[in-house]
Amino acid sequence: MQPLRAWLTRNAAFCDDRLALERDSHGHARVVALASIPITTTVGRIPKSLVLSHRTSSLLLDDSAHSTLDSLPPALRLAVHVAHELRLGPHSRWHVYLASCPTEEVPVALLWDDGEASTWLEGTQVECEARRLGMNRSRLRDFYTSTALPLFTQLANSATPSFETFARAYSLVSSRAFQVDAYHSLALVPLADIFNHSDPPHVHFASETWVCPECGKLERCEHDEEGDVTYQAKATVVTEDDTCDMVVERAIEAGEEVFNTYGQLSNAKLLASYGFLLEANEHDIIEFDLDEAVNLYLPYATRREVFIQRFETFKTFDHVSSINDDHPLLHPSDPARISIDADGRLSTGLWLLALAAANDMAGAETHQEVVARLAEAVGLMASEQEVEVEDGAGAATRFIPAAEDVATISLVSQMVLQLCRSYRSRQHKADLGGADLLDLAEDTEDAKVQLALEYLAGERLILERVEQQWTDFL
Ligand SMILES: C[S@@+](CC[C@H](N)C(=O)[O-])C[C@H]1O[C@@H](n2cnc3c(N)ncnc32)[C@H](O)[C@@H]1O
Repeated sequence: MQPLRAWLTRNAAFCDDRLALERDSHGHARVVALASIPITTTVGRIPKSLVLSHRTSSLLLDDSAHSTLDSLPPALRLAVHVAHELRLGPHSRWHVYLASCPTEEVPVALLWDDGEASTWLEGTQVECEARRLGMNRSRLRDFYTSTALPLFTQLANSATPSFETFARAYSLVSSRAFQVDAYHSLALVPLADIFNHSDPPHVHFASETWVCPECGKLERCEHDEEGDVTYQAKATVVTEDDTCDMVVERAIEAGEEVFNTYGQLSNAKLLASYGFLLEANEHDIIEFDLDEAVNLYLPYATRREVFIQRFETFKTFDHVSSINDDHPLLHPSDPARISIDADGRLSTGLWLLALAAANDMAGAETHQEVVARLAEAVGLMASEQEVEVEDGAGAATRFIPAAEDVATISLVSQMVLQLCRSYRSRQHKADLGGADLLDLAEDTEDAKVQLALEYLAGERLILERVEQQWTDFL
């Protein structure tokens, strides 16, 4: 990493001497502290003129190419510029920096082809994430052929980047670009992108985003107009060299790896866009499609409209105080979301939907107090918690739910289990448990298949936990 360090210095970037830029045993770059560093220290400062963005790249565009690229999502637009710079090799201004980045395509699951690894991700949250982002390998190839290649051929005065180079460029953008400001938009930021991810992190990325979107100036410029929002925001900013900074937010000990955060991201998001997983990730979530869940429960419901109306009424009970952070089976969340969290707890919305179906089946009236009582009862039953109930002698007695509540909770359990089974049935080898998948992951040599198996094992372990918890109530 010495050439990169020298290149950063030559280009007026600052990197704290207490930081070592190094490679781990797999050759992956990381940052390690050589000495302790207190909070609020700025350990890295990169002039914005050094970032690689659609504004700074050497790809010269005519007006029509400009408008083609400007209408694209920022990641695709930046990938075109990065591919161009990669293709320039030593003639690129960023050659030393790009040479320090991974030389192979980063294994972001978004771009995996239809091989075994993708098969293991069928029906998972990674697939949902890829759909949400609207990208996959065949779309990227189509874009390359129909849009990027004609642009390169027409405009670049060197040979055009291959699809492999373009895919590598996209994987670099996906796994290491930052939202810099209103002018550069998404960009590669040398030095800032060497920090690996953890949550919580030691450092964060800081950049003044309120710059002129036309010329990038931090201070007032000819594009500002009195009264416009940008003008008002910029007027308070002291004029100085505009930089991207890495600022310490948690004290760093000597010898520690120094981490940034890429956000509060689930393993599905990390695998889709960054190509790695965390061993335990509290942000993991299994999200269900509301329509699918409703359709699954409909055979039990009287009429669709009645069932939906019941669910809508339940959703208005938005402050069911017994659903709180300490609840063992339910987690407080937006009632519109039908999901299960990393601890196997149902979202408020899933609980209410399953309860609405159970309620509908039993033809029962339900009020907010009943919903709250049932939520509390299910928590107490799960943790077999002893509650202080005044009996004759004033002693604590075991919680005993009312018989009708036990019957309703049993119906809710059926609904919950059915949703989990239906979700799982759409995945590859639905009969394999989390532990089986982890065994398979250990035995494979293929890095992508291993990642996919480990990811799927995580989802299965969550579902198994739910199944185990709710089977007890049947
Ligand atoms: C912004 S780069 C960080 C620098 C990177 N390690 C490198 O070699 O250039 C993001 C990439 O680093 C890796 N990475 C980041 N955080 C990680 C973590 N906690 N565990 C494993 N890999 C991680 C992933 O490959 C990810 O795509």
